[in-house]
Amino acid sequence: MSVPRVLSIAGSDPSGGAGIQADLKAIAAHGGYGMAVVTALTAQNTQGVRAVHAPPADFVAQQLDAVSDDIDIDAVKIGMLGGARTADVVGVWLERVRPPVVVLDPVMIATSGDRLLEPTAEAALRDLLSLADVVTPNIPELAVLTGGPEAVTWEQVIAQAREVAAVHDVLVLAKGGHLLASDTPDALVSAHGEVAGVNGPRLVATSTHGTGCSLSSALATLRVVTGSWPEALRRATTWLRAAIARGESLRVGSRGGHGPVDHLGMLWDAAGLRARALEA
Ligand SMILES: Nc1ncnc2c1ncn2[C@@H]1O[C@H](COP(=O)(O)OP(=O)(O)O)[C@@H](O)[C@H]1O
Ligand SMILES: Cc1ncc(COP(=O)(O)OP(=O)(O)O)c(N)n1
Repeated sequence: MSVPRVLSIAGSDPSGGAGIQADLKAIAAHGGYGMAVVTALTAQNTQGVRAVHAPPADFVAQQLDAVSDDIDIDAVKIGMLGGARTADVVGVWLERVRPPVVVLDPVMIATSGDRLLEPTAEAALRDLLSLADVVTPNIPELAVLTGGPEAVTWEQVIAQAREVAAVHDVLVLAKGGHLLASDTPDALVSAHGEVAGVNGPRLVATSTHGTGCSLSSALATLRVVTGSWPEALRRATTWLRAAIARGESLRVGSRGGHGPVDHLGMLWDAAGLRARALEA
């Protein structure tokens, strides 16, 4: 089995829990070779986003070409795009390069409430949806994409996901992370209904910064590994739950923020390496 070559097109989170930093760790956790085209620099930590600095869209295009002119890409994960020009550039590149697997996380607003997409870029982001295989909006993002109210029940989430799937001819990963419920369902949804679903009890955890980034990157990598969307979803969510559960052990975000998940700890433990590395 060859190593999946997975490109993240996303923003940087210097605190390491979300954006390209989370993507590269999630890709590595599933045996992939991670690459990153940076769309924006954020100044953020586990408590919120302080500032955003975006390179010119032409420079994003240069990064994309530098990678695809040289390397065969097995899968792409798209996250924070920031502005309309960058979204357009990514769309043109996707149409030309046609990577075999494309997962689009339509990042708009961080859980902290800070905007990660200019309001004027929503139309450009919508234009990208049909170029993806799977889109992974959270509940507030589903509301923006459908123009409806934020779903409060899982049935409403599925109905909005079906609407997006039908309009843009794409699979939608409906996510229950933002529901006020004791469980956290996720389901892959087409215009005709549910294709695959998973569920589990909601973990009592503060380490949920970057869960959407990590899930979408794991999903893209595992789709290459397994050749199946339902199997990729099952494995990605099982891994994410374990990574959330052990996030607090990182001691990041303990000053009142939402800490990151522990992307790679299970691998280190399985290999008996973390204890040895800490002892050395
Ligand atoms: N407290 C939790 N316990 C278990 N899974 C969670 C929890 N919070 C989020 N998740 C999972 O993290 C993933 C991302 O979900 P969500 O929070 O809806 O998206 P986003 O991070 O994009 O806002 C989903 O698989 C969701 O089920
Ligand atoms: C640079 C960057 N990209 C995306 C996000 C949002 O991360 P996400 O996993 O969707 O969720 P939260 O971290 O907001 O819970 C981000 N914060 N920064």
